[in-house]
Amino acid sequence: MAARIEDYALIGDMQTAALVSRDGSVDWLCLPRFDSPAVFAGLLGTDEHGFWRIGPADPVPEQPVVPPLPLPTGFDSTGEFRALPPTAAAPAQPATRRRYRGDSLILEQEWDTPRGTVRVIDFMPPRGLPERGAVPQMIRIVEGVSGRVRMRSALRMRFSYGRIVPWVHKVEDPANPENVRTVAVAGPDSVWLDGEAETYGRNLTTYADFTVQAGQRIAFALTWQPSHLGPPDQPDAEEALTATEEFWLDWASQCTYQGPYREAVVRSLITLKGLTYAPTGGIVAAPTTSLPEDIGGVRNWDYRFTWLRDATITLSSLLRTGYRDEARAWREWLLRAVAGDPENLQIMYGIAGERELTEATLDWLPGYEGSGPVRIGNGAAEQLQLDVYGEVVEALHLAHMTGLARNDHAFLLQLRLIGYLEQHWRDPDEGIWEVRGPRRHFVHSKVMAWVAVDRTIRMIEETPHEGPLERWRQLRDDIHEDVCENGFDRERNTFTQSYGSKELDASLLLIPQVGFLPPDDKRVIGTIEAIQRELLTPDGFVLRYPTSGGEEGLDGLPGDEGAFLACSFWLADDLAMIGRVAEARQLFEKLLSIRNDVGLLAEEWDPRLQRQVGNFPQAFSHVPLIDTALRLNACGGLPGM
Ligand SMILES: OC[C@H]1O[C@H](O[C@H]2O[C@H](CO)[C@@H](O)[C@H](O)[C@H]2O)[C@H](O)[C@@H](O)[C@@H]1O
Repeated sequence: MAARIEDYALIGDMQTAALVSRDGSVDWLCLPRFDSPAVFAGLLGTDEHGFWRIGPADPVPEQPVVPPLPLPTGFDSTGEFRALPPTAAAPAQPATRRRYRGDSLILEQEWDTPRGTVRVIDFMPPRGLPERGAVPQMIRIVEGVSGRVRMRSALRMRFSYGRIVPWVHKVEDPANPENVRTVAVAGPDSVWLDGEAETYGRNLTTYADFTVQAGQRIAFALTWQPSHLGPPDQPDAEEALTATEEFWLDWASQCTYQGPYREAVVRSLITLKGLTYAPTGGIVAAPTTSLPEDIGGVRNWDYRFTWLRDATITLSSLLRTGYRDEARAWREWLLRAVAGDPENLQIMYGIAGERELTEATLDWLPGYEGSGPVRIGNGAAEQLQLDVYGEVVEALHLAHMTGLARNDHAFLLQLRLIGYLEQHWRDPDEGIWEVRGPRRHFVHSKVMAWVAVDRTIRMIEETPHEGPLERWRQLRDDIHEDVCENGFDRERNTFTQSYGSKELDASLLLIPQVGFLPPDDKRVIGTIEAIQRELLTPDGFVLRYPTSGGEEGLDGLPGDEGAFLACSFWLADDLAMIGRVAEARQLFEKLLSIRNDVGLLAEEWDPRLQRQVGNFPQAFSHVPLIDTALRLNACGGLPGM
């Protein structure tokens, strides 16, 4: 069974990413891209669906034991293996401690065992670094910290999301017969294992049993290569580690935020960078598919794509923290992806701008803790979500205002998006939450249509750009009036989820943040208070909207879900904006406290189970974390005040 979601840490090379659990098992890795089929899919099934675990071979007691334990069967008195060990996978034992190595995406996990302490360093060298190859590699260096520790590596590659058992064989290097490589081949893929320990196969699994002593380092590397090509170069693990560390430390040092939450902000930025597909500038919403929003339920989606919404807010956070290259790359990605008629704008694309994201289910995978179906592709790509127009225009406006060089294609795109909105803003849509029920007149969608028009007007007013100002000022007023007339419940003094509905929706918290109404407007305060009354979980986090348990709810799905972390950050923002800064800080710090021990957040938090749920790690959670930290900084005061 896979670990709890918060027991995973992310490593990646900005083209794909892996999840490594606290017990040293890599349970998720898609090769060669984020959206490629997984070679390790144990996360969504069992060990049978692929994993690579490296950890101590002996039981690790919870408390360090001072006298050495008797040697288990199979070892001689020096601690070396004297016979082939049993063919079970390495025992799954949680590391005693783990952390990222400074401001990097290099993971270090340590086990204190009765015979010594061992560290496993996991990372993926960014592709394209000087002298690094262009193919994906995962490197695992086992380092003896003290004593002598027996270790086991158990590697079970299953291509095509756990369905295909590859053909595994050994290849001798003709120039050096001592150098034996293990290769797994199936269809278009080959994965090569290089290691400084001898491997053997049992039960369709590749094992290595070895002992590591203080000061010794034993490296393993997994390299993907198209199967029709010859063997890939063997990586130099130590060189790759140095280059990878330099890359991340240099990148993180460019962050301009210096406030009290710097550790959380930098970790979030590194995570967002890790979710960026470097060759194109596209950003995935998360590197996983089908981690459930409701454990055991059907709310399981594939997030390995670039949503215009998620990516534009990511871009804004990067711009506000000094990362202009990423912002520039993303703007280029956007212009390429949406090229064509705005009538055909999609709300999400593949990481290189692909449009076909057809949804399918993988019947052979039981799903995370039995949460099926496991989906690949995403049907929401076909939806109409009017808010996306506002988010894209807002991001282009911010890019321009923060000094990103003028791009006339970007402004042309903006004009065409407004042209589309002029014709369609009155249409019902699926909204920010991508509901699978009937289309509605979502208040948030109309507000964001207003944002698109407002920012374009401002751009024309403030910079040497041209457009039909008078007509668009009228359009802006019309949308505003329509929302205030049809989307506001006077009796309850709150905006509502959609026109004519009595339901609330946490996306309404964005009304003051986007400037639709000022924070001190009574309707804004009424809405914040109504959301606090009706959408808070017992531990003070925010639900997106009410769900209805077993029944099919307004989103067209049965089941409930956790608190949506982005919405919880938005509440903290609103509280700060209306002057309730101490409450805002308290909520923000509570949100920080539910990050996992290496600073990562999934999409949601289950208040009943007190655990993270949904895809992981999620850009849509880390972006608002950064934004709220910046806002609290702007509000002044010391943390905790
Ligand atoms: O809850 C139903 C929908 O859930 C997913 O969408 C959510 O994630 C998106 C990516 O982060 C985000 O942009 C959106 O606002 C969220 O509601 C899923 O991708 C949809 O297919 C699904 O209908």
